[in-house]
Amino acid sequence: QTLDANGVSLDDKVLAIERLLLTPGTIDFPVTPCDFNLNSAPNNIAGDQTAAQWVRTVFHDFITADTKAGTGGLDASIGFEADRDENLGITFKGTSFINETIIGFNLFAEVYISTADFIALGLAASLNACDSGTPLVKLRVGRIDATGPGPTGVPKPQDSLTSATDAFAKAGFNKTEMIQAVACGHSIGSVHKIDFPEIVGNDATTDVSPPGTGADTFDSTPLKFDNTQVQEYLTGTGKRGGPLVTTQNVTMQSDLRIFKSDNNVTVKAMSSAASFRNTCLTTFEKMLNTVPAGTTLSNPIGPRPWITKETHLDLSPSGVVQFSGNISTQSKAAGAAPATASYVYLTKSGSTAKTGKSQAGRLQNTNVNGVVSQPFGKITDYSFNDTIPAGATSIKIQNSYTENINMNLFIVPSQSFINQPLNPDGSAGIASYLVRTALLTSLATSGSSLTGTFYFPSPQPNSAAPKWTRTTFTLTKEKTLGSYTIFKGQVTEPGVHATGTGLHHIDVQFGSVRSAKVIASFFTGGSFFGKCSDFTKC
Ligand code: HEM
Repeated sequence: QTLDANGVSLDDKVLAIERLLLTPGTIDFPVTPCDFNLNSAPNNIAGDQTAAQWVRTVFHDFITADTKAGTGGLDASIGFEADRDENLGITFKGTSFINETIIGFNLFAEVYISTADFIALGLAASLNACDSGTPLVKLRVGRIDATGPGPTGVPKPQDSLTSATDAFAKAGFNKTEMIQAVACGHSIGSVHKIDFPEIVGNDATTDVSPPGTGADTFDSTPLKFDNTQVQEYLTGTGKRGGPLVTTQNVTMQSDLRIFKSDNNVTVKAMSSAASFRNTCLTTFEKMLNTVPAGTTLSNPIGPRPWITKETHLDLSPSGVVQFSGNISTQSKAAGAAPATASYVYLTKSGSTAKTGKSQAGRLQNTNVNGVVSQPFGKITDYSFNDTIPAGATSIKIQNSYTENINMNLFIVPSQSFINQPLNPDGSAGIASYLVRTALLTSLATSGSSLTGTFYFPSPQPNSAAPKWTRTTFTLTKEKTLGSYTIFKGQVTEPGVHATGTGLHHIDVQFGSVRSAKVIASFFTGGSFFGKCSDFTKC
């Protein structure tokens, strides 16, 4: 497969997202339950709902696409556009809902997942949290982040029907699809008085104390992704379609103008629970797939019945190669989990080099923020740890999932170290890494050195999204061990990382041979490598 500038293939990107989806308490955490509020807005701001913000962010990013020109779409350009009037939304702590959204994604940032892919994933996770019966929206990955702002053009509630229709048409959505998109989006969340005082309050459906800070919901079930808004609009019951229908400020009645623009034919066709859900899954999928020309997206993500959650090679002090990690399965796709997972190590020609069995499976705790989050049923993880024979090039798990193994060149975690001094305020300072790598001696030419790359989420001006930067370093020969030559090098993080941190990775290259990437750090503080405060002694 083609690799991007960070040496990452589409398969790697798919796997990274499957790993998050199958690890309860990661990407589902900020949106579970559906009313969860990751950033705890102060009490005087009502209706701050992370799931609704994540869904809305998709609209505000994709809608400025020009599909004929092949520009824009879901490309995280929204990160540079947070302060625009057309992107008005809850703002507190001096930051907009868009920055809050991106900083939430940054908690899980890693070089495999672009911010644009996170925006798409955020919608999938939100729908799952707000309707546990929804199948995963068809989620493809491979979006590429913009490096600056895109054009303006997000429709505002005061814009005319023609202007909104034109914006959607430019982004590839006809009038019917526009109506569907609005009805689907306005199933959860609310309009906030703090942003839209000219809308909320003048039909006085909701207002909280202190006055002027209320949130007026689109329907009676703002915490459920469902057909209630459409039904209440059509029957004139409950919230009657919400504030963008009922506000006495006629200019601001954008949902009303849009819904009735085809005599309600489209919304009527979405009024049953099943037709609403099916229509919305298709509409959201189209939004997510609106990407700049030249972007290659993966096939839709399963997630697959069996994957690995983490794997790594290592070398024992006596030079024996070890391979270990975690296997994961989910009951929705794979059914009942076996007591142990079986696998084979294969050679390049496909013959079996060794068979193996994992440790006993461990049922994962799917309790997230006090509620059970089980979009994929029960998740069982199995750890494994083997010595593996020379010549193994892949592992095949449960006859279903295959992962490549590069025994020619790999980072040796048990002989690599991190030194992370503390800042005067006690927070983690800039980390340095001492990296040892094993290269098969039969491949090492005399005097050869290796190039290491450290992948780092740098802050970038005017966007909360990280810019992945690469710092290279040289590893030189240290010693031989078994059939391997050990190379050693050091790298220091190039500065303070983007807000939210995430995972940092390191890999090494020898000519065209590239090692697997190894996780160098895990959030702030903890580490995959051993700790060592004086590299001259480790
Ligand atoms: C003409 C098109 C649209 C207009 C004029 C519009 C307008 C608005 C306005 C004024 C708000 C209130 C924001 C706030 O007070 O924080 C809002 C909220 C929202 N919109 Fe739209 N919208 C449109 C289309 C869409 C679409 C296509 C989606 C689909 C993703 C969507 C999803 C949402 C969501 C989920 C919220 C709730 C946000 C929250 O509770 O924080 N909107 N919209």
